[in-house]
This record gives sequence, structure tokens and C-alpha cells, in this order.
Amino acid sequence: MIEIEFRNVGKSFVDRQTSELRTAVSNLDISIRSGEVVSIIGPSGCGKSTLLNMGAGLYLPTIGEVFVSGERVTKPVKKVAFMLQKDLLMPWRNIRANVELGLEIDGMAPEKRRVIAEELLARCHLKGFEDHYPYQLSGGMRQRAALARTLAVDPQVLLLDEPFSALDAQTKMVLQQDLAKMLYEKKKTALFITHDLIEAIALSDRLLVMSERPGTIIEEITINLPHRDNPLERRKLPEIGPLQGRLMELLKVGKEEAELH
Ligand SMILES: Nc1ncnc2c1ncn2[C@@H]1O[C@H](COP(=O)(O)OP(=O)(O)OP(=O)(O)O)[C@@H](O)[C@H]1O
Repeated sequence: MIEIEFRNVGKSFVDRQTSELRTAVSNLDISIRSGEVVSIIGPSGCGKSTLLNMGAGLYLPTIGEVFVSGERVTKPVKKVAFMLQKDLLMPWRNIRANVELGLEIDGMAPEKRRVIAEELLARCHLKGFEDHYPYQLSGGMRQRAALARTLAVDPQVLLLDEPFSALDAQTKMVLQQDLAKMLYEKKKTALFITHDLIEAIALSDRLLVMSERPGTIIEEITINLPHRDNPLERRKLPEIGPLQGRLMELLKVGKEEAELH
């Protein structure tokens, strides 16, 4: 089943300085199957976040249509959860209460949501920190709590906008491992934005490479590698290097600098 679909989607914004309409993304045709993890990579400003925002129903396309689970997206969609680089935890709520937030809004009984929150916090290695407040935790721990909160409402679709980019390399790898396991076990569908090419290869079934602005998909790469549920193992495979090289070519990494010399 196709879970997320973009049909000939484009999005333009009014430029605040010139008042002209500028195209951010165009001709996006994307189909993501249920249970698939797809990463989007592309140069800065090519429209990756714009694409994700349209998937979540936070932006509406200027042309074309977006569908989630066969339903046209015209407003924020409940079965879609969004996770950003900034953890957006509420500083006045402890970690447990932060994780419970979505369930509380849904009207779930306090005892029930407490059980769910504590189980997820344990899975995200935050057992013992339930009563701590965000300021008492490290960046990695806060992002773990944000992941637990994203998963608490049991969304079928996760849209992840560079969720680990502010973390140090080791913390990032451990969090990727936790995320990959949960996505795999619960058969979630995920669309993931990252600038980290190895992260994209390690976590995904498929990569979509975008062009410079106005962004569109210029290449699709299926990752035929084992260990989608174990990125730490996948990182060790010899195929990673050549795949990274191909992505660097597509993104012209180092080309502009070379032209300057
Ligand atoms: N709400 C908005 N209003 C006006 N312009 C916007 C808005 N959101 C995005 N844009 C413009 O659309 C273009 C694409 O932005 P977007 O943030 O989607 O790119 P990105 O690929 O996610 O960038 P980065 O990799 O740097 O995070 C940019 O030129 C940006 O200025």
C-alpha cells in the first residue's frame, strides 16, 4: 500500500523583499510504501523542509496534491508525527508529562498514558529520568525524550527533519540505532531529511536526491543492503563507501570549491 504520495507537487512563496512569487519546489512525484523508510538529501535551501511540511499538512501545495494513506492532505494530519532538530519539549513539564502530552490532548486516562510514557522512556534509555525537567538533561537525552513523545501517539507515519543533526557523532549513532529498531519492529513509514549521507544510507530503504532550488527529485537510489534495523552493523559494510561517493557526485560536493582554485 502507498502511504505517502506527492502528485506533481509544487510550492511557491512570496519573496518578502521583492514581493515576487518564487518557486521553492516543483514537479515532485513521490510514492512511499507503507513500512518504508525514505531519506531525502539535497543542497541547503532546495526545499526539503517545505516538502516535509506539505506531507504533514502544515503547508499546502501551490499546485498538485499530497495524499497520506489515500486521503488528500488539506490540513494537519493526525496519523502523521513530526520531529525536528529542535526538541520543542515544554520546559515546565517533566519528561514523563512531555511524553504524555499528545495522549493527554487525545483524552486518554492518566493511568493509561503514564504506562505508555514510562514504557517508551525505558525503550529510549531514559528510565530513572521521568521526573527530570528538560533543562536537567543533555542534548542527546532531550532528543530521546522528543523521540519518545513522537512515538507515544503511535503515528503510522513519521516525518523527521534532521532530528539528530545537533548531536555529537556517537550519541547520534546510538539514537539512529534506537530509531531504526523501533521503525522496523512497528513497521512505521518514515520520511527523513538529513545532510549526513552515511546516516541516510544507514537508515533507509531508499534515497531521494534533490536538485538545487527550485528543488525536484533528480535521482532515486534503492539501498539493497541488509540491517535496516541495525544501522550500526550497516555502517560497517564495504558498500557504504561507493554509495557515499555516488551521492557526493550527485550533490557536487567539493566541486564549487575546486572551481575556485
Ligand atoms: N514560510 C516560508 N515563507 C517564505 N519562503 C519560504 C518559507 N519556507 C521556506 N521558504 C523558502 O523556500 C526555500 C526552501 O526552503 P526549505 O527550508 O524548504 O529548504 P531546505 O532544503 O530544508 O533547507 P536546509 O537544508 O538549509 O534546511 C528557501 O528559499 C526558503 O527561503
